[in-house]
Amino acid sequence: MTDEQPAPAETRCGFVALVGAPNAGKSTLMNSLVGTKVSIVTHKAQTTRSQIRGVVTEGADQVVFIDTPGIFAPKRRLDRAMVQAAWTGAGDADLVAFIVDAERGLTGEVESLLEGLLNVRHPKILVLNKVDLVKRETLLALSEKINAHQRFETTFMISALTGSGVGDFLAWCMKHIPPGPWMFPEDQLTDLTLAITAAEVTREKLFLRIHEEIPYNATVETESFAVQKDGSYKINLVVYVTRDSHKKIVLGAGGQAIKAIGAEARKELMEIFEVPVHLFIFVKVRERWGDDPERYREMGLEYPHGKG
Ligand SMILES: Nc1nc2c(ncn2[C@@H]2O[C@H](COP(=O)(O)OP(=O)(O)OP(=O)(O)O)[C@@H](O)[C@H]2O)c(=O)[nH]1
Repeated sequence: MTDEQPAPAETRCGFVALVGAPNAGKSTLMNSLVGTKVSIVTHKAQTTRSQIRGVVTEGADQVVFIDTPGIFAPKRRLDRAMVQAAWTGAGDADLVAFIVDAERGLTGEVESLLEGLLNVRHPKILVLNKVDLVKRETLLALSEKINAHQRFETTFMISALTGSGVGDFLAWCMKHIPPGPWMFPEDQLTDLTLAITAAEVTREKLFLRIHEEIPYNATVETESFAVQKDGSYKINLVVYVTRDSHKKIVLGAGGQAIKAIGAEARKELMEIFEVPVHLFIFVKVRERWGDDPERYREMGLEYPHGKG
């Protein structure tokens, strides 16, 4: 990620962390900024588990957006690790964009996040999202209330979904990042490795198809990723579930569910990678993976020590 390439003179480069409550729309915003599917989006909360970066390079400026997991009151170990990763993302960034679901407004969750944000020293930007669902007066009142709580450099009212206001937000970020060499080559959109992308896309399909609590307790890992002689990718993935009964549901009768998940994931991965993809998915039972430090490392998360 540090291989610099000749860049225009007087370049700028900076990190902008996108933080907010689960479902605020951070992943949707990231995808809209980068213009492609970097981060997975579902209607269920907490789909972003570790930090995902999206890179936008325009002229001499390069902004690296960090999509952090939604911050919420953590209970399980995994939840604590996700929250930790989110605040770490905010601490590492040059700018912190606080994304608020304007339709939900000032919830208890948002209030406790605002308290946490008080400790963040970097310049902060307030981003009220989902304006397509909210009346202007409601937006203005919400903006006023949040700005009264602490100092934000500026406030944007956007719809990550329709793209309204996203360009202005990007332009502001571009203007306010520090001078410095680029961190990524001009044409690179994300530092997610291909293997992680394969696992993330498959996990999204699992989330969308299995309408039970299982996906929250499941993890997808790429076991091997090989570029074949003909240029196609051969990818072996493992879905880890915590119970045998969950495995049966993920497989479906006669393997129908996992086949459908695999077909959807493969189709999308071929669009992303632009090469033929051979995808093999195995479902394995591993009890209590949420307490296994090794799984955290593979997801790019720190294992939270302390009581589980
Ligand atoms: N109407 C509307 N819906 C939006 C907008 N932005 C996001 N959404 C929807 O809100 C839901 C959550 O969006 P995500 O982008 O996954 O939210 P997130 O903040 O990344 O969520 P976590 O990964 O759980 O932290 C999805 O169903 C999106 O389609 C918006 O501007 N307008």
